[in-house]
Amino acid sequence: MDERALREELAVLGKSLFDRGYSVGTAGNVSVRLPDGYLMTPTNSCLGRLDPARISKLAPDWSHITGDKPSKEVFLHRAVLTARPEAGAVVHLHSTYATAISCLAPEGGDAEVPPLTPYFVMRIGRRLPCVPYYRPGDGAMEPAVFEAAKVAKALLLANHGPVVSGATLRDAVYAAEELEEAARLALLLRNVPGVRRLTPAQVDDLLQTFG
Ligand SMILES: O=C(CO)COP(=O)(O)O
Ligand SMILES: [Zn+2]
Repeated sequence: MDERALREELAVLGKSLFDRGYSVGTAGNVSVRLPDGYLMTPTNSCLGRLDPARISKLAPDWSHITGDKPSKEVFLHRAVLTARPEAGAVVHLHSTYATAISCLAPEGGDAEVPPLTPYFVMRIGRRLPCVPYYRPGDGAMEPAVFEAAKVAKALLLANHGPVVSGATLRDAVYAAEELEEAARLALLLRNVPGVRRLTPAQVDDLLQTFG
């Protein structure tokens, strides 16, 4: 996909996320890797109303080249895209259920989202680290995010929200949606007796087949 098509797709997918309540107000931001740098949603922009022509463009060294001023979470996106060279895009949301889990998970540990359904395992994998709380946009989070992103496709920012990577922009969005649904199921079924999880063998099978 060329840059023009990716800009259009970013606006379409941003609106889709916003319209379904995965993002409210100006919450969340998205980055996409390009052959000559990165696209990034502008700071204080609403994911539901992105203008493709005004999306920020950053150079390979992450300096701002064109478009509106980029998201204050440039460090967050840089950490994930640097830790995961195979990732083509990163989606950060404040979606309700994943954010709720980010308020329960131990800072610096892994969040407890059990493998209940195949698509969570296929799109997110085995681990969901929770990076300690930092103020939004605080560059000091970068090393912790980098370490978490090295071991997992998705992570949580404590008391803030999810950060999800994918091979393409579409993959990252789909994975963010899947994480939100898994978080919702995890909370719905929390402390409910008799909940059946996927077995370790079923998880292995999914990761070997689709991972
Ligand atoms: O989600 C956000 C901060 O974490 C939104 O910030 P930006 O508007 O700067 O992208
Ligand atoms: Zn945020």
